[in-house]
Amino acid sequence: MTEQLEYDVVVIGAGPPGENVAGRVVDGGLTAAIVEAELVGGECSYWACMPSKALLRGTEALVDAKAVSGAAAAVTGGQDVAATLARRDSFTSNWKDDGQVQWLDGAGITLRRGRGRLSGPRQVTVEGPDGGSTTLTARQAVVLATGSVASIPPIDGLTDADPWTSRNATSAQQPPASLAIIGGGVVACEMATAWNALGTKVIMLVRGERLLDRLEPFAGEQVAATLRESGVEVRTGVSVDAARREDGQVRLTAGGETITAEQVLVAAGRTPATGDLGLDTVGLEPGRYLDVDDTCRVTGVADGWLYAVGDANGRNLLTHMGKYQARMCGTAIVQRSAGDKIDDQAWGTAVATADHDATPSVIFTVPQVGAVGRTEEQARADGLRVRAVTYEIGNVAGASLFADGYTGTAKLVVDEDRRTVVGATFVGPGIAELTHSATIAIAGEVTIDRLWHAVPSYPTISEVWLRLLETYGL
Ligand SMILES: Cc1cc2nc3c(=O)[nH]c(=O)nc-3n(C[C@H](O)[C@H](O)[C@H](O)COP(=O)(O)OP(=O)(O)OC[C@H]3O[C@@H](n4cnc5c(N)ncnc54)[C@H](O)[C@@H]3O)c2cc1C
Ligand SMILES: NC(=O)c1ccc[n+]([C@@H]2O[C@H](COP(=O)([O-])OP(=O)(O)OC[C@H]3O[C@@H](n4cnc5c(N)ncnc54)[C@H](O)[C@@H]3O)[C@@H](O)[C@H]2O)c1
Repeated sequence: MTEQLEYDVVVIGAGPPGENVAGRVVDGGLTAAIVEAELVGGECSYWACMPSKALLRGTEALVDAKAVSGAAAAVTGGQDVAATLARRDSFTSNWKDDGQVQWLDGAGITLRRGRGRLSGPRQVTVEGPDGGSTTLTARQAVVLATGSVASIPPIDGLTDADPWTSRNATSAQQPPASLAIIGGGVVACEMATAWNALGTKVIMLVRGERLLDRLEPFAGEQVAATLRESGVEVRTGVSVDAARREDGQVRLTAGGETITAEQVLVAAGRTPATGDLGLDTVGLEPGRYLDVDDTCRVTGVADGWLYAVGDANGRNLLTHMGKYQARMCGTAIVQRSAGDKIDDQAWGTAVATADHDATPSVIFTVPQVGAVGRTEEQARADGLRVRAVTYEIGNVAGASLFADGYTGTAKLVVDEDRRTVVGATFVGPGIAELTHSATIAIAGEVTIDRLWHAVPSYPTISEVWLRLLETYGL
């Protein structure tokens, strides 16, 4: 017999966006249940952001120390690999979710463990771990927050070769002797940096001509240069044709050449986890990113009760943007359920406008890469009349204090008609925290004439703002 329960809001998927939307609607006076098939906290907590950054942090700390004459003398050994992996394990709570379950309890959100699927309008059927099933009815809204999984390209023999995905690359209990990476995006660059520093021989097989090809070209160029200097073989313009696992090794063929490695990591983008969600029961096509409006309401569903946040809607595959969408979506659900008019103008309190114009990301490679808004090429393609300025960050006093021989580049893309910044990219050591200043400038639509009054402290790397504005002509 199927148990029947009713809540105001039912969320499928307890990654950070799912947790946040549930928290938001409960804060707004509604009841909420959240359905999770694996671990509360999602990919980010156990196989993505947290373990990957924990793997990378030691490498970065060592590189920074070695770049300061005097401090460098104290670096007399390499990384303690076992301690680095143990620290990584602690950041995933050893792949246990008790802490996050406690948070749900404290927030008054009901957790239903199991796989959830839509079984009709406003209905979610949960297949529990014990084989029993429960149907949850949502009085106000169902929110899909099921995330994404690694894409495996249709390369002959690849699936049978038991490749690593980002899950293995972030949770491995020892460094492989050698690792071939297919892809040149964010996961590929971060994981090449991490495992190379932990003693693995890494080769990157990149189909395109450069790394990080959605960012300003100098970002991928500077990351590739450091990877090569530190011993990673970076090959571009390479298409892998076939993969075979034999005698504990993977053999990849690419253009007639064979590459052998202990493991192959497939870092070729993501596929939405929407294939087995019962979307067909409400007239939607399974397996695609869910098309949503700026309140994250799924388009084309009668009565507007279905929402999607996070990776599942494909807008920006980033934890912080999924959480942002969750805050906006949660507000929209609360306001709509109260019959209130929602603040749905651009930059209103219930719309995810920053998804289009002000999305930041930080890539924790050596050097770090921080980017927000549009690249110059994207801005021009969007029809904006822009002028771009670049500045070598190493010329700033704060940067030269940060590291001997500091190299790095900053670029601003300025909308000439509105005199506002529409894009910013920083590449260099210690720039991660600088990225948010550009996010504020873009989301706030601050004119460059007013930015001229935003005085950076001396001697910080932020003084690059002053140099960029001077280069622009202020
Ligand atoms: C290696 C790696 C590193 C990354 N690093 C960063 C980073 O540093 N910063 C950053 O911002 N982003 C990073 N990302 C991206 C980030 O991990 C994702 O954007 C984020 O996890 C998306 O959250 P989500 O909740 O939408 O999806 P997920 O985190 O995938 O969560 C979805 C949840 O839904 C559950 N679920 C799915 N289907 C069902 C179902 N039918 N029933 C019940 N439960 C279900 C899953 O088990 C999962 O717990 C990284 C990604 C990768 C792969
Ligand atoms: N620090 C961070 O914020 C962070 C870190 C890791 C991941 N992420 C997020 O996770 C997402 C997924 O990362 P990703 O690196 O998997 O994707 P990506 O889109 O960044 O890169 C995919 C790479 O795979 C290549 N590729 C695609 N199809 C291929 C094929 N058939 N054969 C060979 N190469 C192919 C692409 O050319 C590209 O180089 C990112 O878009 C990012 O939003 C963020």
